Formats: sequence, structure tokens, C-alpha cells
Amino acid sequence: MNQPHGTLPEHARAIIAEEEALLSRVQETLEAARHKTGRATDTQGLVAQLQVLRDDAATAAVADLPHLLVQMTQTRALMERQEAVRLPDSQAPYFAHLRLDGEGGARDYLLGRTTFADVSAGVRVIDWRFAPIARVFYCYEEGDSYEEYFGERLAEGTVETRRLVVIERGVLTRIISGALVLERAPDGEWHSVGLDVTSLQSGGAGTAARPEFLGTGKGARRREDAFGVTALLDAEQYEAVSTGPDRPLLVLGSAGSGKTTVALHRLAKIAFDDAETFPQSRMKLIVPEEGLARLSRRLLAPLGLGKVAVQTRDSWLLQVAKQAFDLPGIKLWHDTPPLVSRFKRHPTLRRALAARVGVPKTSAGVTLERLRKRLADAYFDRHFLETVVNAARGELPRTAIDEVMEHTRLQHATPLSKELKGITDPEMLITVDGKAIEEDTPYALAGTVDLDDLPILMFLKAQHTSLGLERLAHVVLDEAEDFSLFELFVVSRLLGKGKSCTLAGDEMQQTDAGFAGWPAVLNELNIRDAATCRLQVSYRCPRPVVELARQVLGTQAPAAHDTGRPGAPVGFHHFPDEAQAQLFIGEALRDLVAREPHASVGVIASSPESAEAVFRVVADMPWSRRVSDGEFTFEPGVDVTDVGSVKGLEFDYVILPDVTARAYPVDDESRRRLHVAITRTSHQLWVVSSGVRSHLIPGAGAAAPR
Ligand SMILES: Nc1ncnc2c1ncn2[C@@H]1O[C@H](COP(=O)(O)OP(=O)(O)OP(=O)(O)O)[C@@H](O)[C@H]1O
Repeated sequence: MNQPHGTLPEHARAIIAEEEALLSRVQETLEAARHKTGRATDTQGLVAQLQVLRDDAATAAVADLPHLLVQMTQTRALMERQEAVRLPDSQAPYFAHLRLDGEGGARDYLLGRTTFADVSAGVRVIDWRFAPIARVFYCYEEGDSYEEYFGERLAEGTVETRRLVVIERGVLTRIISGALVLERAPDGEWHSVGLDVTSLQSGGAGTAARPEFLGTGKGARRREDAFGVTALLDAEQYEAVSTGPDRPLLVLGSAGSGKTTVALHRLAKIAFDDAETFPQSRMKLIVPEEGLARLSRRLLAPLGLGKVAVQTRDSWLLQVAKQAFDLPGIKLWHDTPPLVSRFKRHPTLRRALAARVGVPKTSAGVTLERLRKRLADAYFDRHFLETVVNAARGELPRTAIDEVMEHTRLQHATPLSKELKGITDPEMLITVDGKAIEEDTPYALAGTVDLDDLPILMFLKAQHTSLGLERLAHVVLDEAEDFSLFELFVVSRLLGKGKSCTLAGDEMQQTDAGFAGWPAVLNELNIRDAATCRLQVSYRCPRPVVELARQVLGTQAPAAHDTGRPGAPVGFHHFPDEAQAQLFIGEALRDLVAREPHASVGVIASSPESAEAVFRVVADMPWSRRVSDGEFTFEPGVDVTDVGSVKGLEFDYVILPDVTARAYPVDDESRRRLHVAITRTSHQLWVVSSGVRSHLIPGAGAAAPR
């Protein structure tokens, strides 16, 4: 597959020469522009640039006009604000090369992150968000005829060249032209290598890896982030990204199909197309977990969206609740029993509570404390709780009723501090180990509010009066299947009349039972007319992983459209006891990290406790990290974590250390949890078990567990 430069065919060498010459020209032109703006005072430099642009515009072809006009507008705006001109980064000024043969003859366009044109030098770097040219790039193949509106006028022509290029630290290192992939080795020699576009981002094609051997060579060498996914968006994704800013959009698709990618690129395009209506300060991304919040911030920065606020659902809820109730703080209880939490998040509670509230008569009594008491009345009403549980049709066990009542009783008990207010000596309110007297006792719950209650309390308040929340210009909800109807209700209050929002989700990844369904989600947000796109291509996971994930889902699995690219087979390893399994994992990790020091590895346990146990075997290694609060660093190395923390994330290698019958019993929720863990894999997956292996893994025995 590997063909060195000397033996490359003539046309491949011509492509390399052409791309290298083009890059040199761009870098020289950029250098000159930088020199010009650096020498003059800012304003003088801008005036000069505007003059050049005007001259260009006077002689430009139709296809050039739109981006020249954009650049003129931007330059004028900068002049008004007395800011310096932003030029593309000459270390990586663009990521794609498009040559169009149209009415004015052949023209080269380079897609990058910042627009820059010097038409006299034949240099046109176009921001990928800039519609007419970008649309041709994303929606047409080399050799296709195109017909697109450039401004008011219809432009026609042929796509002569469509190439992806990787420029790292100012050097061209990769060219992809159709099926031809050319790579520059560190010694400067060019080679032709095999094509696997879908895995470009993570390093290359699948190899003939064996299931019992961890490692496919992907993490052996350092990978630069030069080849951003922006260059790879497929036509379907680009269409979704280009949905008009006012239209709500629901992005659906299986794990790793690019939902987050689409949502974030849409945000970038909206901000670019109409920065005045959609300033970054009024756009927000809300995600269920800290790990995904951190990843999203990293992905937003190169898209120029560093000022968009990214919040976890919990921190967002607390922030809006404080605003809605005009309180500096709310005493939260963070250890809500899982069943109580599930009850409070279930869609049937939303319906039952709406019916119970009835038509409000007065806006008096909407303080947090008053509403908290009213909500407690409902939680103490056994008949009401039974109605909710019955309506859930088996998704909520009957034991939830007593658990909710007991939990509410503890939260509404008189705080110990009040009961003991006769005691004036503060020393007497401290235990021998220095803790407050109610700590670690049921009294600690007294006077607290569950996080899950915050949206319910806001819902109750909104029945009487406005929540007084600041409106947002655009909201993105990632992993939208994890938002309860009450939370969506609060989101709808943030959107106001605009309704500009993007929801990305996959019902197969809901972490707890009780997803209301997409129609109910859209209904709650009052966006029944939302555009919907269903992404079909599985980009993250190789085929063996996709197939296992589908088998684990069983009858819940949606119809298959695409089963991913070829890749390493899944390794199944079974041991009589846990200690053996952990030692085996420790050895395999040491070996892998020695061979592939730049790989990212996720050891994803079924629970935090199990993650803690596995971590012990590698805790002393400098490359191992125990990630418990979503504090991922996204550096090479091994993250030992649990399935509750990894939604939306991905690793080159994934090891599931405890796929036992106890950790993943045969029920729908376990199926979805295991499916989430499996689909974090971008290269190779190992499923490790001890004792009794989970029956969710198909062909127990046939898949050669050891
Ligand atoms: N068109 C594409 N070509 C190549 N890679 C892509 C493409 N679109 C997305 N990817 C890559 O696929 C991976 C998964 O993308 P993303 O995280 O957006 O998927 P997702 O559907 O949100 O996943 P999840 O369901 O796990 O949340 C990322 O590495 C992303 O960069």
C-alpha cells in the first residue's frame, strides 16, 4: 500500500507540486498582508485593505463577489471598532482546496477558518461557514457539475478539483484527492497510502489486528489536530448545519454519527451568518455531564466559539433557579436516592402535576419555600403518587411511592439546628470528629431541595407568573434524551418567541427509563415544526463494535443503515475471578502504553466503585488517571472511569473491565448503559468479565472468552 515518492505516478507528483506551490503562494501573500497591517497604524492598514478589496470587486467574477463583499463588510466593521485585521493562521491557513471552472474561467478556492483574499495573487481563502463556496465543497464531488446561487445570480460550472489537505506547523503533510491519499513522512518523502476517510480524524485505516492483542498502532505516533472534522462534514451533515437560524432543529442518529459535530458547526454558522442577532454571549450549550461539557468547550474553541457558555444540566438548573426565585443560593441535596430521582424525572409526573395544579388563581405565594411546601403536599399524597406510578406502565416500580414519601418526610423535617436552638454553646453542636451534629444523619436532609425538584418548582411558579429569565438567542441541548420534560419546560422559557435551538439526541443512549419520546420533547419545547435530520453514517466506531452494540441493544436496536468502517475485532476475555481480570487488564495497559504512548484509552467500569477497584492495579503509573467527576483532560494515557461519566466521549481504545451478569443484567436500561460504554470506541474494544459474564453479550462461549 505504501509507495514512496520516487515511484509515485506522474499525476500524484503533479498534485503534490501543485499543492506545495499553492501553499507557498498563500503563505507569501499572508506574510505581505501581515507586514502591511503591522507597519501601518491599524486604521491605515484597514483602509489599504479595503482599497484592495474594492479594486478586486470591480474586476471580480460572480463567484468572487460574495466573499469579497463579506470581507469588505468585516474590514469596515473592524475599522469602526479600531481593531486589527484577522488573518488566517499561516501555520494552517486552510484545510481544503476547491477549483471551480465557471463563467470567469478556472479559480482556486481554499476553505479555512478565516476569510482572506488577494485576488491579484490568485489567493482566495474562504471561511468554511461562508455559504456559496462552502456549499459547493460539501455537496459536490470532483468532476460534478454545480449550479448554485452566488448572491442573486445563478452560477454554473464544474468542480475541477476537490482535495482535503493537512497543513501542520506550516508544512503540507497530507493530501486526499478522491481515492488517492498522499502522506509526507518526517524525512520529507511523500508516500501514497490507503484510504479510510472516516478514520482520518483518529489516525488511519483499520489493520488486521487480532482480538486477543490490544493495539492497532493508532496511538504509536503523535497526532496533530490539524485535520479538523470541519473538512470532513458530509453533504447530509452540511445540509443540517445550514438549517436557517430561526428553524428549530432536531439531530438524531446512532452513537458516533456526528450529532454533536453537527450541532456545534450549526452554532458556528449561525454566529457567522448573523452575529448581531446571535451573539456568542446569548448562545448556550447545555449537556448532561461534566466530561461532555469539557469536550464541547475544546471543540468550540477552534470553531471560533470560545465565548459560548457551556454548562452541565445541573449547574444550569441551579443558576436559572436562583434567578427565577431571586435567591443567592439554594440548599441542595446531591444524594437523591436513584428511584426518587427517576420518579421526579418521569414524564408521567409532568402530566399528573399539570392536572393537579389546575388553573392558577393568584400569583401570590410563589416563593421557593411556599412552592416547596406545595410540592411536598403532592409527594405526601399517596393517591397522587399511585396515579403517577400506574401511568408509567411498569417503568416505575411501586416501591417508588414509599421512597418518595420517606425522602420528602426527611427533607421537610425540622432541621436539627432549629430543634436545638436552645443550646447556645456552639461547641456542643459539633461531634467528637469535628463534624456538624446533623452530618451523616438523616437530619442532614432537612430543609434541602433535590436538583430534580428545581425545574418542577420553576414549572409551578410559571403557572402563576413569569420566571423572569433572560432570553437566549440560541440554545443547544446535547444528549437531549436525558432532559426531563420539566427541564425542557424551563428551556422553552429561555427560548422565548424565537425558538432558535438545536437538539441532538439518540433515544438508545438514555441513561434512565422514562424518555418521553421525541414528539413529546418537541411539544414541551413548543417546536412541533422543528426540522429533523437523521444522520446515517457511523463515523466513530469500527464495524465489529457497531455490530456488538446493536446486538446488545437487542430488539430496541433501530433499523441498521450503516455498520461503520472495517476495523479490529472485539476482544472477549473471561476469568474465573475479578482479581485475575484486573491483573490481566493492568498488564495489557502497561504493554499498550509502552507501544502506543499517544493513544487515548478509556477503561469504562459499570460503576464508580468498580472503577476504583480496577484503578488500583494501575494507580502508580504516571499515565493512568482516575476520572470520577468528569474531569477528563483528553491527553494521551489511560482514563479509568465509569459508564455514568462517558456520554458523548470517545477513546482510541476502550476496555470494559466488568461485563458481568450482576453489573449488566438482562433489562433495557442495562442494555442501553452497556451500549453507551461500547460505542465510545474509535479503534478497538475489549470486553472483560469474571464470574458470570453478562448475558447481554451474545454467544457467551461462542465468542471465545478465555
Ligand atoms: N463526516 C465525518 N467524517 C469523519 N468523521 C466524522 C464526521 N462526522 C463526525 N465525525 C467524527 O465522528 C466522531 C463522532 O462524532 P460526534 O461525537 O459528533 O457523534 P455523536 O453522534 O454526537 O456521538 P454520541 O452519540 O456518542 O454522542 C467524532 O470523532 C467526529 O469528529
